[in-house]
Parts: sequence; structure tokens; C-alpha cells
Amino acid sequence: MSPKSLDTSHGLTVRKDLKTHGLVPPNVESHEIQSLRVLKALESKKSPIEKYLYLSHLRNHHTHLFYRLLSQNLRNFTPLIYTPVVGEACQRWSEIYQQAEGLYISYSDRGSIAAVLGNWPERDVEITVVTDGSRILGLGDLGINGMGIPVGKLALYSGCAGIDPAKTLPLTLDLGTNNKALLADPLYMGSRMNRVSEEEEAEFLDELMVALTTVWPGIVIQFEDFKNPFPALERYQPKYAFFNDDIQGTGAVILAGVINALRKTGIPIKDQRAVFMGAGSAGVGVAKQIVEYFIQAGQLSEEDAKRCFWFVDTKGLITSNRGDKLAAHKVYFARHDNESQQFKGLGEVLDYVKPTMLMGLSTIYGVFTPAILKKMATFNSQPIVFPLSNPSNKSECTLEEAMLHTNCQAIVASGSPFPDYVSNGKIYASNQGNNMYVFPGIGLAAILLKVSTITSSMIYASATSLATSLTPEELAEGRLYPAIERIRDVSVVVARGVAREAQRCGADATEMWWLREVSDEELEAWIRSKMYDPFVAGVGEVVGRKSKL
Ligand SMILES: NC(=O)c1ccc[n+]([C@@H]2O[C@H](COP(=O)([O-])OP(=O)(O)OC[C@H]3O[C@@H](n4cnc5c(N)ncnc54)[C@H](O)[C@@H]3O)[C@@H](O)[C@H]2O)c1
Ligand SMILES: O=C(O)C[C@H](O)C(=O)O
Ligand SMILES: [Mg+2]
Repeated sequence: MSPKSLDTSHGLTVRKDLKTHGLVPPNVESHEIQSLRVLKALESKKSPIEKYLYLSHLRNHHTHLFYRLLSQNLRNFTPLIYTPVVGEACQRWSEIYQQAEGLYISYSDRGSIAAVLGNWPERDVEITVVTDGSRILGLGDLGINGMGIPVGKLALYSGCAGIDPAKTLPLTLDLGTNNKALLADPLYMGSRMNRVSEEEEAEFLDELMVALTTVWPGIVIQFEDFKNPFPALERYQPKYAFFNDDIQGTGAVILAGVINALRKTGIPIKDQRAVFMGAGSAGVGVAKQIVEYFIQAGQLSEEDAKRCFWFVDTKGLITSNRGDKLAAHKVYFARHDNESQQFKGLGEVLDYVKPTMLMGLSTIYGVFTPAILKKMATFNSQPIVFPLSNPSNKSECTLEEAMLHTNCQAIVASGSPFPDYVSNGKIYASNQGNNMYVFPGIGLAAILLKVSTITSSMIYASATSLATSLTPEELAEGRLYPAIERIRDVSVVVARGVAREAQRCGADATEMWWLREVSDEELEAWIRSKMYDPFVAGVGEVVGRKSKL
């Protein structure tokens, strides 16, 4: 018997139908009573990982109840089901494993990937999040332990944008791992081999993409936490409803925060100077979105927009003649103008550039030292400082440190959540620039409009839509992002913006041409009507609709 049919909210009719009468304790329970029990149980768990496991169990066994509670407790639940706790869950995935979740496909499955996909019990899949576990948050190669990421991101899709949980597929590719500790760990549940080569992985991914779209035509595919995600984005973006969240989602969500931060400082776009610590998928993705904004909103040429950026990686300032062979994705932003000065440290780069904004996507905890933060405060009355590495213990600095060392002048957004900072009775709101503000809306629009591709202009539209989604009160409080409690509404705004751009550029399905004619309000209402609502799904069960679970 499926545990899902043992829900205590089922009325007598449903219990008789499902032959669970007598198997479930007699009382038919309201959502409130069920919630009370869950919240009490959650409180009794001592460690974050115990809370994570309890919530995972709840999601798998009482799906609607989990999503009802998530929607009512977003601020408290998201750190438990996503960053930072998901980071620890991934590091310990093989040790804490309790139940099957998601689908694993191994390198040895090549040639028959479609057959493995066929084992997935749900027939109708609309969206998948895929990882190869090679760069999980800022935690490095975690092999198949990375499954926590697709599971967590898809829970956010359902919780934040009403994607039916039954139509989501968390997918982890078991292509080996170069993590020696995992290879030596008897509990590690992935293939005990080194990672396959880039060429072998590329061939495997080609088969995967064909298999996914053959088994579920039109499926939306999000790649997540790949060590080098650029080649796959280039290869699959034009052909499939595909996007990479670390490059594109991050780019969009941080651009939205930057738009609102620039509104606060009032410094014109042409005078912006941005230093990026970390030149990986996220750093380059963010800078490219901001370049687009500088071109469109600041009327800069691409060359002038690009010149507003300086990147620092492990070898120092990225310049075109540094002497090492730059990875392809770094070439675009390599500086040409200061080739004689090969700065090594972040401090030297700051002294030279005197930036208006400092972005951290380096995975290095504490690299925004008090001295670095103080420098930012001497260059600017309102320095923009975004420590974005995840989880919290990889963040370049905390909100508290940023405020403490800039005399509370910094405008801050972080990747993982930090508590609000209070000084002299004044509250400085914590801004979490997390991708969950955009990817659920992008996915929702892509599913509903059955898009053929997800264009870069659709990603850009998600950023500008998010930037405009703040209420006047939120703007007055100095926030860069909307309150997380409103995330379902925000996802609708983002989805509408993405949908409008899909319609403009012709990526939407032609048979829904009438949607192009409706007003924005009507489009939003239509989007809303298509969203999974755990309260409606739950009520259906209580009043006697046979549970499809
Ligand atoms: N919205 C968000 O909050 C968000 C979204 C995506 C990624 N991230 C975070 O951003 C971080 C980076 O992700 P990524 O995909 O770009 O990873 P990546 O591995 O592609 O890039 C990391 C970059 O940091 C650089 N780096 C590493 N050590 C350094 C050092 N000591 N000094 C200077 N540079 C150093 C590397 O050279 C590389 O360029 C991760 O922690 C990830 O969790 C946050
Ligand atoms: O913002 C997120 O969702 C996390 C991000 O994708 C990351 O890799 O850190
Ligand atoms: Mg990621």
C-alpha cells in the first residue's frame, strides 16, 4: 500500500474507496491539525540535517501537506530544503540515505538511457533538473551525492511556481567522481571510478538529450551544478527548451538585485566599475547579464559595457596576456588596458579599479576581509557588495561583516540566507539573491507556452520582471528583492515577463496564438489558473475525490 493513501485528511468516502478504512487512525484531520503535528515534530529535531530528512520524508509521503506547509513557511523552510542545509545533505547523501528519490543514470547505461528513463513511475514529466554532481554549490565534486540539488530545486519549482510535483524529474548522472574521499568511502552509492573525460561526457549528454525529449516531448531541461557548463549551454540552448541555471538563472537574479541597487546609489551606469572575485559559470553569467543591461538601459556600446568589469581568479586579475591559457569563458572579460600591471591580490585590484561594486562568486569563505570591505567604503558612500557563494560557509563575507566594516553603508545581497542586521536599533534587511526568484518562473513560462527554446532574451526578461516586482513598501524599506513570502506571486510576474518575450520572439507554441492577444492581467490570471495549488489538491482528497497519488 502506498503511504500516500494513508493521509489522515482523507474522508470516509475516500478511505472506503482506497480500502484504507481502519488502517488510518479514525479522526479525519484538518490541514491545521496536520500542520501542528509537523511543526511540533520539526521543532523537536535537534540538527538541521534531521529537519531536512524529516521534511524529505514528508514530501515523499504527504506531498500536498508538505507543499501547503512550504507555502506557509517559506522563510523558515527554504534554508532547510535548500541552501544552506542541502549542502550538508549532499556532502552526506550516501551516509544519510533513507529513501529512493529521483533517477540516477550511470555511464554504463549509455546506449540504453531511454530505457532507464522508462523506469520513472510517472508518465507525464514536464520538467527535469539534471546534475552530474561535479560542482555542487561551492562544495566541489560530490558525485551522485549531488542528487540533493535536483530534488531541492524541483521542490522549489513546485513550492514557488506551482509546477505539479508529480510532473517533475530530479535526475543525477553517475559519471564517476574525482573526489578521493568519496571513492574510498564504502557507503558511497555511485560508480567507484574517476570521472569520465569531457568528450565521453559530451557524447553521453547528447544521448541523454535525445532520450529525454523522445520519452517526454517538449520537456523543459535545466542543467545545474556542472563544473564546466558552457559547452552544453552552447550546444543545447538552440535545440531544446533548455537553460543552465548557474550561468543564466544566477545572471538574471543578480541583475535584478543590481538594478535595484543602482536605483539606490543613483550613480549612472556609465560610471559603474565592477570587480568580480571568481570567474566561473556564475561570475561570468552574472557579468554577461549586467553587460546586456548596461547596453540596453545605459545605452553603452558592448565594448564600453564590457570595460566596466574586472575579474579576479586564482591567478589574479584576468588579462589577455597573463601568460596562462585562459579558459574560453574567461576570454570575453579579459582586460587589455592594463597588461603591464599583473595584479595578484584582490586588494591590489581594488586599489587600482576603485570599484562601485564587488561581487563574490569564488567559493572562498571570508575572502571579503575587513580590509577589503573597508576599502569599498572609502571608494563609495554606498558600496555594492554581493557575497554570493553558497552555502553559507562558503560566502565571501556575512551580512554582519559587510555592515560592520562599511559603517552600515554597504548595499548587500547574499546567495545563502543571513539574519537581518540590527545596529543602533535600525534594521538592515537581509537580501537573499537566490536563483529561486527566477528559475521557477522561467520554467513555468516555458512549460505553459510549450516553448521550443529558451532564448537569452527570455532570461533577460526574467531579470527585468523580477526587478519590477517589488511593492512600494519593499522599495521604501531598501530591499533589493521581494519578500520571500510573496514568491508565488513573484513567479507569476516573472513567468508573464518570460512568456511575453517568448511570444515576441516566436518561441511559444503557435497553437496558443490567442494568448498573444490577451492583456497582461489576463495572461497572469491564465498562468495562475494552471499552477498546482496544494490547498486545492488537498481539499479534493478530503471531500472525496479519489487521490491520484
Ligand atoms: N544566486 C546564487 O546565490 C548563486 C548562484 C549560482 C552559483 N552560486 C555560487 O557561486 C559560487 C561559484 O559558482 P560557479 O558555478 O561559478 O563555480 P566555478 O567553480 O565555475 O567558479 C569558481 C571560480 O572561483 C575562482 N576561485 C576559486 N578559488 C579562488 C581563489 N582563492 N581566489 C580567487 N578566485 C578563486 C575559480 O578560479 C573560478 O573562476 C558557488 O559557491 C555557487 O554556490 C551562487
Ligand atoms: O541560487 C541557487 O539556487 C544556488 C545556485 O544554483 C548554486 O549553485 O549555488
Ligand atoms: Mg547551482
